[in-house]
Amino acid sequence: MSEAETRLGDSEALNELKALRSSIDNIDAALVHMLAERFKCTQKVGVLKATNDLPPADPAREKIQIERLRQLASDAHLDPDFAEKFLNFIVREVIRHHEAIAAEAGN
Ligand SMILES: O=C(O)C(=O)C[C@]1(C(=O)O)C=C[C@@H](O)C=C1
Repeated sequence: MSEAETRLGDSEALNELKALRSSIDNIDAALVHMLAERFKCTQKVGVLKATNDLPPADPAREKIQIERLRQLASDAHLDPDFAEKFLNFIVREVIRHHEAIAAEAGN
């Protein structure tokens, strides 16, 4: 048991903390599954790009994605800067995968 849980004892606050953590665990699991599905798609895009001699990165597409995600974040009361950083983090990893696929294909 963590220090916080020990200090909260058998209280209403501890029950609420546990319920919230249970929801957080569900959300984290959903995020992992959604990311796995996204990477399945981008893996196919990587193969498509490599076989058609297309560059791994598409900055014009990224610009559209960032604008869209920033608006969605704003509407959902999520920090748009955070949403942009999160997307960039994922896209950088995707580009790394695309580059590896292209190198494997001898491009
Ligand atoms: O749409 C593409 O062209 C992709 O390769 C996918 C993706 C993405 O992860 O969303 C990744 C790299 C590109 O720079 C833009 C978008």
